[in-house]
Amino acid sequence: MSKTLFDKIWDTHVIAGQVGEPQLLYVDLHLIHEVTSPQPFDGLRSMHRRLRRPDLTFATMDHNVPTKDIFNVQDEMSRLQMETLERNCKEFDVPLASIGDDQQGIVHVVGPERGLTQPAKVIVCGDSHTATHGAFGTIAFGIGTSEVEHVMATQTIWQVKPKTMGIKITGKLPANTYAKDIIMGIIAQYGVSFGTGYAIEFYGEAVENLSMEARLTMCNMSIEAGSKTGMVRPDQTTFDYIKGREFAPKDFAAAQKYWESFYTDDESAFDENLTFDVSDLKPMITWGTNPGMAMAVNQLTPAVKDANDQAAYDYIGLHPGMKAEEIPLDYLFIGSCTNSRYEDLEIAAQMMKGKHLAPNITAWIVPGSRAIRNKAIKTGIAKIFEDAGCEWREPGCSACLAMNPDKIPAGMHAASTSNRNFIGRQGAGSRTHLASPAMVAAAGIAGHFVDITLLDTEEGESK
Ligand SMILES: CC(C)[C@H](C(=O)O)[C@@H](O)C(=O)O
Ligand code: SF4
Repeated sequence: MSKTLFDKIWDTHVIAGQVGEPQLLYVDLHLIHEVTSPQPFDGLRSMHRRLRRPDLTFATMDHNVPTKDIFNVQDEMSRLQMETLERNCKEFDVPLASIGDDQQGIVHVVGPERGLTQPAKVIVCGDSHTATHGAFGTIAFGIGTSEVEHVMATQTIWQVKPKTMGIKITGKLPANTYAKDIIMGIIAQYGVSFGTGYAIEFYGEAVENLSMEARLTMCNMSIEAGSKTGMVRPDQTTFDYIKGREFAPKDFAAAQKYWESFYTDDESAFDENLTFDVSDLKPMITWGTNPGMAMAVNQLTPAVKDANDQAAYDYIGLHPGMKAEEIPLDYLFIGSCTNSRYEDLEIAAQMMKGKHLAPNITAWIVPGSRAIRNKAIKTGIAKIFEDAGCEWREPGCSACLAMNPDKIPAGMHAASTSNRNFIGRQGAGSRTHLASPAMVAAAGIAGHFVDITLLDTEEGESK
């Protein structure tokens, strides 16, 4: 019987149990951050347990980090969570990238960056965007707080095997469209819950041509389609990315040989199959309050279909029949585990080079890690942003969820490269419009969304 990439990795990790029932899986890597770890650590302490594999556990601080003045944590709850992580990591011997450290950053950015994320692993984290790591051909999913404690104590987790879904992505991406537009386009077409109960594998010509950064963006938003896991078959792009990184395998050739044995035998192995063609893909933006409420930049905001649409329009202050350029914008946020990697910043900077933000726009550029920040300073990208009038920040989750001082004020509209446009997500009353880094950067210059596929890149002017 043919098997999927997911099946093959799953099978190499099952310790106990039968398909259809909870099965005990071995966990290769447990990533933790300050928000979902305090209770599990308390649990270990109260049961007088040790953390079983501190060497397979990595911690970073991200959600609460103030990105303007990183050591000045004003909020009591934020400070408590961060100090608690610091103390717990010391007590349980877990390596921690603390605030200001060279390895610090958003958990889903630093895992790949350090070479911890590798093909054929099972990776978990108390965070729903753990799906991001699946870009390496790994089973990666978010877990709840009690599960975090279970993994800490045993390095294993009970899971019921999900069904598998293959999404074949065909065609050639048009200029100025990106992985963000692909995943937003898929969610706009199929909805925010079509992936529930499935592990998704993205494959096909268009996926093979994507960089690791782009694959990470796509897998990151699998959870916005309802799937806990999104993955891509590991290939040469994957191996080249890992090679030479801090935690890359010492015997790389042997590791690569092993990784190469993980792929989906044929399409019939999937429980469900979908296709998505990108040949005519347009840049996507959201108009509503979930990632499925999205439209192509050249479309009009849609008619009201149901009460949810009406509630979304009421909250966001738009109405049907509006052009993308008519959506008012006040802020722009380039950051988050979806789109804060070096390549994302480079693309955004290209849009802003030699230009200045429109007067109505406040812009926050928040690199996903200190390594990215340092690189961008070195290569001059940071300077492009600063010259354009953007605020160039320290690494963290920032305005993606506003668990820190980076909050979009009530009633204000933000063009954002993050993954969730839920009510209040970027601050109470904030209004979020998701898009790719290139779209968000171009909107900053124009003062409103523009169709960047119509831009003359030489001139930077609209045709
Ligand atoms: C705080 C954390 C648990 C949460 C998540 O699970 O994803 C956050 O990262 C988010 O993006 O909403
Ligand atoms: S950047 Fe946003 S989505 Fe990613 S882990 Fe942080 S809060 Fe969650």
